[in-house]
Amino acid sequence: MEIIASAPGKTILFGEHAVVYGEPAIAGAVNKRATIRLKEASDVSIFKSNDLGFEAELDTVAKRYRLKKGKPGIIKYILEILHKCHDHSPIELDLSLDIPIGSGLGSSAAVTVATLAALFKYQGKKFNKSFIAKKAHEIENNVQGMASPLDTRVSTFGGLIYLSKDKKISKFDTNLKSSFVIGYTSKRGNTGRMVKSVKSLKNRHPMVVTPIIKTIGKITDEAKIAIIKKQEFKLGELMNINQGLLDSLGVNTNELSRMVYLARKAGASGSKITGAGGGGSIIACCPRNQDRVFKALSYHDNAIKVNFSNRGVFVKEIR
Ligand SMILES: Nc1ncnc2c1ncn2[C@@H]1O[C@H](COP(=O)(O)OP(=O)(O)OP(=O)(O)O)[C@@H](O)[C@H]1O
Ligand SMILES: C[C@@](O)(CCO)CC(=O)[O-]
Ligand SMILES: [Mg+2]
Repeated sequence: MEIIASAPGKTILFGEHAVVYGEPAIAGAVNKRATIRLKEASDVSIFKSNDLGFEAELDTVAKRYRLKKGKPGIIKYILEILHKCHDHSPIELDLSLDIPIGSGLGSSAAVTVATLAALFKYQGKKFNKSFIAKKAHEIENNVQGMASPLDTRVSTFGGLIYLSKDKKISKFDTNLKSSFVIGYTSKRGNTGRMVKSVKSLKNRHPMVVTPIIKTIGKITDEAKIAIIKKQEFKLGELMNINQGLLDSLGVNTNELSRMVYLARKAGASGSKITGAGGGGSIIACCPRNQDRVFKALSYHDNAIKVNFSNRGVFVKEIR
């Protein structure tokens, strides 16, 4: 018996970093996914991924792995899951990933959500999406030190969502007329590290940074209305204001800034960092000229035309 589970990556339109301090956020699942194939193994647990070029044997009791090929990294999320949620009987996990890692597109959340869904199904456990989202958030929190529930919820439930201050999610109509383009360089970000750097900036300058975070929350609430009323120009302007505040939190880089201005020059109505920053990606709102912005961003970097995906995590069994 083999289990296949798949979960989408995400892009954040508004509210990254501020969401860690309880502010609202708007994010959508994208048509890029992590897929886990899971089956019984004969001897030791194995984790491999052709897409990432790695293979490791896992000792889930000692929370250690022996790397046979490739680079570690995302393996921390898998190890934490096996340590917390599995009885240590040997299994083989195979990861396919078409989400670029460390690009702000939620690869860690998608891998975490897909692995949990596959494992629970394998164990014959009764579970629903709320349970997966809750567990996945715990795992990201443990591995990264600090994480909001945003990435893991979007990956679990799919769609374009608003996460409120009291952590409730509501889905927007995904037939948002605006089209978006994501641009990312090969320079990777590390979410855990960026979240910690914002925290230490906030600790050093609480009176300055706290209002910035609250203002990002206000921008998100304005953006919610703009999305519902399909006010694309206003949405773009709000993205630009949000970008200025993300820059002030120290998560911008030369490359991200270059892409942000390139997208605006090519006609985007707004553009900003998406995800944790410090490397990673930007998102541009392009109501009328998606192709032009896509072409401009693809010239030196990588670009994706974003389609929001209504499909969250799903799991199936193959006999
Ligand atoms: N080539 C690689 N192979 C395996 N793991 C990697 C590789 N490169 C980076 N990693 C690890 O993958 C993880 C990526 O998680 P991270 O949360 O930083 O990025 P993300 O989920 O893609 O973006 P975001 O959280 O901003 O949306 C990190 O733990 C990093 O160490
Ligand atoms: C930077 C951050 O807000 C989004 C990362 O995709 C961190 C989090 O929400 O856990
Ligand atoms: Mg992540």
